[in-house]
Amino acid sequence: MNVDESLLDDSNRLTEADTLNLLPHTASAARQAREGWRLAQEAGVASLASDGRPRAIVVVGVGASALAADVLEAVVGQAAPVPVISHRRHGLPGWVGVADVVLGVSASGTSNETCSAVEEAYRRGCRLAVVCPPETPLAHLAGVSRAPFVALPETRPAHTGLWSLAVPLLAAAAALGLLRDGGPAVEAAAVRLEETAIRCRPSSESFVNPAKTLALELAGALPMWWGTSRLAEVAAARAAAVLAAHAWYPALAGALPHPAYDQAALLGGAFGAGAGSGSGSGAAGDLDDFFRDRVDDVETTRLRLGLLRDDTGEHPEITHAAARAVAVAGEYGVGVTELAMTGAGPLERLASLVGLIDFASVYLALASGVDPGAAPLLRQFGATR
Ligand SMILES: O=P(O)(O)OC[C@H]1O[C@@H](O)[C@@H](O)[C@@H](O)[C@@H]1O
Repeated sequence: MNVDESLLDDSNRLTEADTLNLLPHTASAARQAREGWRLAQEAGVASLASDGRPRAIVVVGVGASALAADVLEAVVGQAAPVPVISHRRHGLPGWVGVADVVLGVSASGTSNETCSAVEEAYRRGCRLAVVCPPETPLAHLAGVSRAPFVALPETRPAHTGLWSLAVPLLAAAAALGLLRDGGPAVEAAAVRLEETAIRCRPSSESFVNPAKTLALELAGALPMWWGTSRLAEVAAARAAAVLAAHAWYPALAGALPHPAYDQAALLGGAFGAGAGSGSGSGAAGDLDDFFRDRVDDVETTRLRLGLLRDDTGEHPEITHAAARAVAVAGEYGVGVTELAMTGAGPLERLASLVGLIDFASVYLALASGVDPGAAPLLRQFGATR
């Protein structure tokens, strides 16, 4: 894999290569979070609570917008008195009805699945709120149903708008009593995102810039992200999504204990211990392999374990499993990148990882010569959108 390391330390070339302005959009995360909270209050999400606590909250959204639903579900946590369910298809499950709150979220306001689900929620008489740009099909549905409507003021490449999508959902959950101290939590996350944007800014050189360092660490490897809590699992899914969307780079996402216990088998396979040996067995003490002429070696791709740690949310068994995973990866010749969440509340802690990973995905794209704006789109294969 060709990586132009020198580009990372040349702000002008970085800006030139960044045709979608992914770096400035990524740096706007803190502003998105603060603005998302304010816009949600102004849109009247508080009115969702007028009929008391709902039976369930169903968040409808697809792709990058579905990750906003995951953020809500993970931040509210499993202690929440009401289930938070993400729905990513046309229509709604049969059980959703008048006792439930449906939150529709879309960066474009045009996704057919989301429009279909919101229309169905209106038809069934669910309490409804919508987050999307104005003057779009989904905004029209919000108007027809008189739902609180958070109008996104800016359009951005889908994955760089996470905080503008997720924070209004958190505001709705706070209004419904599912999130205490929502405002301060969002502000703490915004401060964390701001700090990350400063540390990871394009003019900060690779050796002191954690996002550039991370991009270089991943380059050429096949990342396997494992989270150690539900929050960290969401960060792992985010990592795989932005590496694909921004850098056209494959990665596996998982969590300890599951599906990591299955994915661990990969350490012994062709991209683990077997990488470069041609055997895939990873058997130690193979003399032929030992005396092989390494000049003829072709570049091989090897897994890299990306362990995303959440020390406050980890079950002790998972903490133990994480330590074992590092040791086992080492035994199989697989490198490890360990990133730990920092901060107090869950939202701030999630932001501490996502902010860094988002920047790293853009630096990896630019250093490897990828122009994310030229990505092949599924609609070229006949998808309707
Ligand atoms: O957030 P909306 O606009 O509904 O789109 C949701 C998703 O749609 C998919 O087809 C892709 O384009 C994704 O990049 C996008 O995140």
